[in-house]
Amino acid sequence: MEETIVLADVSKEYGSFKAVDRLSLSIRRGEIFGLLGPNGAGKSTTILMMLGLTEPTGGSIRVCGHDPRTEPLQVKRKVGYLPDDVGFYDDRTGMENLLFTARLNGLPAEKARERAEHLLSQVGMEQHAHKRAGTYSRGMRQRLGLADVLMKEPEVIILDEPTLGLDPEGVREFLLLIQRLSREQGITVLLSSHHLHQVQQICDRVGLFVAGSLLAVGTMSELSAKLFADEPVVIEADVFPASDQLLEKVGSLDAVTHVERAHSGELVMTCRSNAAADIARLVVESGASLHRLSTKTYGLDEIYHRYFEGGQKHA
Ligand SMILES: Nc1ncnc2c1ncn2[C@@H]1O[C@H](COP(=O)(O)OP(=O)(O)OP(=O)(O)O)[C@@H](O)[C@H]1O
Repeated sequence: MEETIVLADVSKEYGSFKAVDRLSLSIRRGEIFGLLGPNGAGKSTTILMMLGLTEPTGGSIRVCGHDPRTEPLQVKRKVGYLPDDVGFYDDRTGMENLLFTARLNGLPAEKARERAEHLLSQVGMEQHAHKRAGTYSRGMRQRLGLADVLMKEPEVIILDEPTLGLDPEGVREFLLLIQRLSREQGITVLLSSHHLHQVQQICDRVGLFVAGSLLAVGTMSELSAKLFADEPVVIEADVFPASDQLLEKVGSLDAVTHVERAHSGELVMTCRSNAAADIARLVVESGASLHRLSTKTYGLDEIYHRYFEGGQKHA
């Protein structure tokens, strides 16, 4: 598949401090990619380098086939950038702000109005089109910001913390809007966030970015598998009767490192690998009935806790 954004070994040093450390990353055309990391991870610095607004101290970047360092204008033409706080002319209406952007991009007046009207309706702002931007709520500003970056029909949209300051329903609506527009128009989307829970709803892939380095990249299930590959598998079984003899047999399986009875009476087995089939067979062979058997898988909450709430850089 065609790649729209390619970073190879990109670094950004401020004196002896490495804000971005040898970052390599490829984002495919039409993909929605989430750059996730806690505050200070280097997300904004990476975005600014992609836009040609700050220079990397090492490595190379291609955005839509152009090098932002040497061809910033070509990149600017194809990339729409929505910063975390969009600046509008507050004394002008939403429509006037869009028309102003259109003029900057050299769009003929009639075409500009047509497109602005279409986009205002696409982002659900047609009713507020003629109100002053200064009266808009945070969510409305974000919608207008999205319409604004779409005015130049970009191939790529880059959004820095787009959900900052929105309420939960506003976050959901805004992210679904981005997803819809990306799917309908084949736009590549890169969004940075420190909200894993929000972003995973719409991202095809995410990259976990901590202290200037990318820890892992993939779909949520790939990340979960990668990041927890070395974790023990925990299997719970609701068995009757759970005799001592059965416990002993289960404990003697090679893969099982520990067996205990939980307060609820269920058996909880810690295993080196997924021994669910062997455990089920032993239970049935022993003449007991197996009411439930489940394998604990690591998901979003564990990833979130480990990388974003817990000690940031994972050993
Ligand atoms: N101009 C600068 N001079 C020195 N250090 C800088 C400069 N710009 C950024 N940094 C440092 O680089 C690191 C990465 O900053 P960056 O803004 O890219 O992080 P971020 O992941 O976007 O975080 P946030 O979500 O807080 O914006 C931070 O430690 C920051 O203090």
